[in-house]
Amino acid sequence: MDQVSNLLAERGPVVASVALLLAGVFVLSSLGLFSNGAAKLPLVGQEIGSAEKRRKAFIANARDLYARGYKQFQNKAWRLTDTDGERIVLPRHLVDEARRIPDSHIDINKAFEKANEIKYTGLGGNQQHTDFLIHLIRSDLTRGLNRINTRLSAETAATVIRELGPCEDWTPAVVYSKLLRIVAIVSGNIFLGPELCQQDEWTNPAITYTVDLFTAIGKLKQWSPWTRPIGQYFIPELKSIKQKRKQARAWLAPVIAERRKLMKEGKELPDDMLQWMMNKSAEFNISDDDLSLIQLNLSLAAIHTTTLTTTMTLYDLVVRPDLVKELRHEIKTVLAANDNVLTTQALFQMKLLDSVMKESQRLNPGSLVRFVRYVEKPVTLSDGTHLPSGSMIESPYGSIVQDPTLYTNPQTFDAHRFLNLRNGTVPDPLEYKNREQYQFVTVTKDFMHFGYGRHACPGRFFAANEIKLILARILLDYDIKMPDGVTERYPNLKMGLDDLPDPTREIMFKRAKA
Ligand code: HEM
Repeated sequence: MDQVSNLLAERGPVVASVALLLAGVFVLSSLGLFSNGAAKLPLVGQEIGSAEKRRKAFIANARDLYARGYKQFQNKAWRLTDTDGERIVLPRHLVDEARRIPDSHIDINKAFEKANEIKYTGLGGNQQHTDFLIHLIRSDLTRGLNRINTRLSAETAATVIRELGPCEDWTPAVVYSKLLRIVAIVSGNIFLGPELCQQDEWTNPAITYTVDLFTAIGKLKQWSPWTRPIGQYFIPELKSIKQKRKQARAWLAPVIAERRKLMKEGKELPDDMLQWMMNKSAEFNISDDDLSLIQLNLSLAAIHTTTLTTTMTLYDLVVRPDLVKELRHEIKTVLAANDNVLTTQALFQMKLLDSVMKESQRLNPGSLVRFVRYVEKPVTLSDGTHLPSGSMIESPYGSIVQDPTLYTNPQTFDAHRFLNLRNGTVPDPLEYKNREQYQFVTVTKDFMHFGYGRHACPGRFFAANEIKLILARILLDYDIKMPDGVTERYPNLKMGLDDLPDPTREIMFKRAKA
């Protein structure tokens, strides 16, 4: 456990790179790609000077550049220079158009692979694996949520108490590292089953694999592209991620062999992601050896993103004791109406909690951009905007959710904002036909925290359930407060695209009286 805390303390800024995961893809060198059509688009920050100066300005204050571009060119595309080159920033209506264009032209995976330095990290590059994972998340995990929720709920209840401890008096805890373990174990119950999810031989590598991977990518990016073939030898994390893949294979191989035996003998089979994968692996032409890698990729996509979202919501809650009271009341009322079981239906009824989580996402974007895509083949959009092949496009998500014409008083944390919009008790600036679009899991061109279009996060339904379960359990079982003398919410870490909760901060926990 402390191992994870130390790791986070040492590498806090690296954990911040998880924001790039939230953005769906990562930075990509696009120097030299704008000699064609895109050069006609206005370049925000041109007055700063050379590309190098603009790059530095981006690292120091990307938020201002996006805010400026967003204000100046609301309905038009524009460009800016980021850490690696230039990007085309699209307004909401053009993102809506771009999401309908086939993957053969506007591609998420290609961007992912290039930006993840696939050549050195080995991350990505296997479309078959990605398609398989997405299929399983959609057809087995999400569709199975009703069935697995009771189990998830029981695992959450036990894990929260075990990981946060007795806390007979006020006890400080680093929220992010506590939640990382809780999320890894609770998700692990469904990914690998109730026994394996408790084993540190899996949870520790599953957690640190992501950290090492992003550390390696971050370090590689500091080397210029042509020196990276040498730079790779100075990055120990590249070795460590390879070792972790090997360890994962070795650790899971006997489990898979045992399960194959059970399958042959026609015995009762576990009900978890590993088993669903094994049931369908032949159909998707996936070898047993690859399953461990796919499990690691699942942890990569699921654990840190879910932990960050839960952390930032807790940071927002701990400074609002009245809201905590109101939420407890909601949770207890819903529990009482559902025979004390947090079923999917019960979680759906926690509409204030849903609203609080979404409002927390709105004010803590993680990354300032979403819908980051690589243009594989040139595209011209309806207003004449030309997207040359090889360019990167994105949506200025962080600016959209701060737009006062879309969100009233956008600077204010309004816990009831999305609840009121859903209930129709306040005017809806976006005039949605269906007010349920204000739910936490819904993606729209106005709220892309989980991305947008056909590649929007398939795991968001599972994540929403898990976050609600964890927060509900924490609020029922513990009182929370800020450490003595701290009154303000912990500020986010902001650098370049990152706008994330600080993973090193403590809050105080005390076991609540029954
Ligand atoms: C609060 C937690 C999470 C957040 C904020 C989040 C966010 C995102 C975002 C922004 C994307 C990119 C979408 C786009 O560019 O349009 C994405 C993709 C993805 N997410 Fe999540 N995610 C979360 C949890 C999960 C979980 C729990 C899983 C697995 C169970 C998961 C699996 C995936 C996968 C497989 C993709 C790739 C989809 C594709 O390429 O089509 N995510 N996620």
